[in-house]
Amino acid sequence: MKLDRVQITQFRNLTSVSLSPSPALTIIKGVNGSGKSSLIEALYYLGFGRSFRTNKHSSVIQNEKNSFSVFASCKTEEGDELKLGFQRSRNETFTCSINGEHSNKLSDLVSLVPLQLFTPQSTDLIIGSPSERRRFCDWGLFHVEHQFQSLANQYGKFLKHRNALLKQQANLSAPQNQYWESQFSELGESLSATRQGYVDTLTPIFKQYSQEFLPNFDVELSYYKGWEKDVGLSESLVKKREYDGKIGHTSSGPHKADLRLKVNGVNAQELLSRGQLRMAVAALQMSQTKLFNKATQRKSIFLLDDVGAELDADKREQFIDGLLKMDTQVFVTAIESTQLAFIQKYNEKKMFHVEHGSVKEE
Ligand SMILES: Nc1ncnc2c1ncn2[C@@H]1O[C@H](COP(=O)(O)OP(=O)(O)OP(=O)(O)O)[C@@H](O)[C@H]1O
Repeated sequence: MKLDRVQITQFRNLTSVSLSPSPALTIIKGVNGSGKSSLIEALYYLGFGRSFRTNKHSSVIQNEKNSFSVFASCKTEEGDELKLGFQRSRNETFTCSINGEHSNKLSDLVSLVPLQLFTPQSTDLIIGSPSERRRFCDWGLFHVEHQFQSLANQYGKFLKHRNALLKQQANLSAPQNQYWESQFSELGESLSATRQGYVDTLTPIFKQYSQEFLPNFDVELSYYKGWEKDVGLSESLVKKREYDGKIGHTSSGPHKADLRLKVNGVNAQELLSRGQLRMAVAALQMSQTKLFNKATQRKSIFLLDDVGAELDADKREQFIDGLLKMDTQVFVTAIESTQLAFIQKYNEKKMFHVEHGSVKEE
């Protein structure tokens, strides 16, 4: 899917902005504080319904205004036109709109907008908590496996119930709790197998990209399912019942899963420099883009914020080259043109200049 036209209203310093991006490469230039990241952040709302910079929706609403909105006219792979929108007001309600129909179900909107982001904070994917890596995996699954979201939601409900029982010091082996235990472990096994399958498919693609981005290292990706290796989830739950009762929550299950990245046999963050960690993240994201394209026959959108600060010139070029080769719609922000000297070679591109929150095509 490609964004054809975008309209942003009352979003941070962007009072009223509209632009028609390139279906291939869109460059957004401007000095510090001009509004480049805000533009990227507004687009991110279409793919996630939230910001990547703050948990407080009210922070992105323009000072002294009551709401913000992002609208986009899009072209699907089938050539259909889609009109999408996201609005949020200070009283915490949001509305999505799809071809004029309003919905309060975020997944209706975000399932239509497969979007990824690379920023100066993207190394958190490797050095941050396991939840970052589960989110990475689940983005792919959400867009590729239609049943995934309902499976993950159901698992979440049973986990909540089990944790509530643990907090009440309930006896989980009592007959009245057997149904909950067996359903929980069945859903957990199923969710885990789905994630494992995804990582197994992603791994060879990632291997190829990591050879490109980190040619001097032997990089291995693996999935940790969230409990002991050689036992089923139900067995692990029984083994840990007493411990779980003491801590008041469930310590085994796919909610504890992780992706592990080893480089030359050790954890990636032990060996790689910051720049190399960024390259590893780029390789992970590229492989996910490739897998998404292959599995769905659709194209995705990629936002690169402040790419100049993140990767050296060669890697920057390699990253953007690779994404454009996959027909991804790429948005890149930069302070100066010198950070993106190589873009001269692309024919299909548009350049925008942001100044005090207004955007002009160059
Ligand atoms: N809620 C808000 N209302 C109005 N302006 C805001 C709001 N939140 C942030 N701003 C301002 O918006 C401006 C744009 O910020 P933004 O982060 O988009 O800049 P940028 O061009 O990405 O800068 P940099 O190159 O330094 O990252 C800043 O001057 C910021 O103070």
